Amino acid sequence: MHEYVLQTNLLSKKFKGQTALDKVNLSIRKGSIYGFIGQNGAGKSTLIRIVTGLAFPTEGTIELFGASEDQALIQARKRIGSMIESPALFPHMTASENLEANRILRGIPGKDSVPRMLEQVGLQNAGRKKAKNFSLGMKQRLGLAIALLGDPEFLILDEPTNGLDPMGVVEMRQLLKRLNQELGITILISSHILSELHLMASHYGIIHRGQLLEQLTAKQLDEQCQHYVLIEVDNPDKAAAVIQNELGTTDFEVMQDGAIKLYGRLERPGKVSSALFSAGLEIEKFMPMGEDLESYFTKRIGGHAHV
Ligand SMILES: Nc1ncnc2c1ncn2[C@@H]1O[C@H](COP(=O)(O)OP(=O)(O)OP(=O)(O)O)[C@@H](O)[C@H]1O
Repeated sequence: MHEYVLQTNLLSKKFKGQTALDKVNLSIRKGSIYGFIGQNGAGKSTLIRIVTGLAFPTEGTIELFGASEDQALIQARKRIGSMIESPALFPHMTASENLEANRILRGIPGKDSVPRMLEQVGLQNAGRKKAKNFSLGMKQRLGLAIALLGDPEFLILDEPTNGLDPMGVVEMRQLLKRLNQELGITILISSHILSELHLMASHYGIIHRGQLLEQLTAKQLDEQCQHYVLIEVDNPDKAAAVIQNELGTTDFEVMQDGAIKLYGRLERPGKVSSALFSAGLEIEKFMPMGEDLESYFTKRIGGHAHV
């Protein structure tokens, strides 16, 4: 049994001199939900296309379920389900007909898998409605059902929540978590909605300009994210002086709205609040906070990039 579902080894892809992927060594553990983060054009889709066999690398290799030779890779890819960009649906067919058509086209045995997949994505009641009349959320779920045909062990999703409304995003997240937890499906998911990844990923890969900058677990991310206490008082200037003089630290920031961010994991937060209180300040808010994935990502790629 291989510990990793996917490993890439010095994977590079060039398009007419332009480097889309630059010596990427990425590894995805069995059973994980791997959040693949990067700005537009970072190289996410290129990597996904190579893994799913839609494109070839210029250099480097991939290992999928331990297979790396061409023939073995073809077999290994049968264990993958993927949804890349918007799912290709037959607009005049119902959800059930779309699934059946895909099942036949792909030569997947067992007609009974169609109702099973519909149920898995919550479309069992979609009835006679044609795909062209589906909401975007329903279309994405149908796309996911198609990807699930053949009971894949590894699901690869390129921006599955793109364009979904907040409710659709939540539904997709719950669905993916369930597939991971109940069926043990390993998931690679690229997304621009970083806060969304944060609620489900167990591992992260950060890609920037074709280079994999970092891979880390959710726990490591949490530890790396800067911790601070958010303080709101009636007189921020006075509070800043108290923090500096009484607590002897300059590791804080006064924000434009007057809120103060006092950095570091505080051993004794009570000491801070009582110093502020003793100085006659009225404390309106005193809250331990952690930096979120978005600010960590922005810092990691070295700028104020909009993801
Ligand atoms: N077929 C192609 N021909 C030429 N250049 C390409 C091709 N496909 C991708 N690229 C380039 O490779 C780089 C990586 O693109 P890629 O689509 O992998 O990024 P991405 O991270 O998936 O971004 P997005 O979120 O916008 O899809 C980009 O600079 C892109 O312009």
